[in-house]
Amino acid sequence: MSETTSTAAPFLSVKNLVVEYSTRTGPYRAVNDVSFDVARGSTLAIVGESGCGKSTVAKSIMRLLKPTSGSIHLDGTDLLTLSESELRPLRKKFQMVFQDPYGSLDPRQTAEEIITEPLKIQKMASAAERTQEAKRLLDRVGLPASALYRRPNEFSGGQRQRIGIARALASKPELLVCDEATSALDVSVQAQVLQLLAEIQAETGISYLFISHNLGVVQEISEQIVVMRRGELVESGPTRQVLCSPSADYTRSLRRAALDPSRMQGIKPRHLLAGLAG
Ligand SMILES: Nc1ncnc2c1ncn2[C@@H]1O[C@H](COP(=O)(O)OP(=O)(O)OP(=O)(O)O)[C@@H](O)[C@H]1O
Repeated sequence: MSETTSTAAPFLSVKNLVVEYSTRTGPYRAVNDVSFDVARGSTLAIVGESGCGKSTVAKSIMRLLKPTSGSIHLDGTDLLTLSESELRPLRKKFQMVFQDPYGSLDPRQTAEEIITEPLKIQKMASAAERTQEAKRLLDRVGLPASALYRRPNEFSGGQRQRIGIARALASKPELLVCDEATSALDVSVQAQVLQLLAEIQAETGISYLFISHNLGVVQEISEQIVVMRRGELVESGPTRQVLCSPSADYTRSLRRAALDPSRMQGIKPRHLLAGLAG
């Protein structure tokens, strides 16, 4: 933590973010003037229908694309003003877990190579120390040490996602951006991974930006929520408040859709109904 940063200051602060993609028909504004803060050690969720710009916000924070305008402060530093070389030492502070645990892991690498890669890139620790750390991380995400030498195709989807989480945690990040990180998993495996993320947050004080289209998941994991539609922020605030008494029609329609039994994949009805009853 920077000594000048007060604990009350948001760890992540996104202000007036605008992202335009260049397309054959001209610029396409995928994110339009979106602002939100994530407090240190807390979880903010971004929800909204497919194509509303959630992943574009995530990629902007990770600097996987260059926003058109706005600012993204991480622990007081505007990431958008930094050059690649200035950004490199900060990269270990923020990591991402992707939706597809298979596609995001190199099939040729062993779990050990996958997990220790960020440490190698950052030149953190010796080879022996990196192996020790890989074992510790595997244990932390509930996998045996024998998993070190196995490749992604030898694991189940849930196990692969645990490896993705172990890799993301290797550089001891202070922010984890989870883009639909549990969406591809069975309901029970999804619950285990959410539990794991919650435990890690309680232990380390890490902040999460959690992107999901699943209101049940979001309600379980986040304290704050941002609802997006067509690139714009529709509504934001404490998760329970926004989901229990939404002020926007759009949030109400998302909520209705989540309560539609035919669309309740992955949602625990008991939780959702209890939370939305008010
Ligand atoms: N590289 C690109 N070039 C042009 N348009 C893009 C590009 N990437 C995304 N878009 C468009 O920008 C909009 C926002 O996309 P984005 O992937 O951020 O949405 P999303 O909310 O994450 O959707 P999903 O939940 O389906 O992943 C969509 O209309 C999408 O088609």
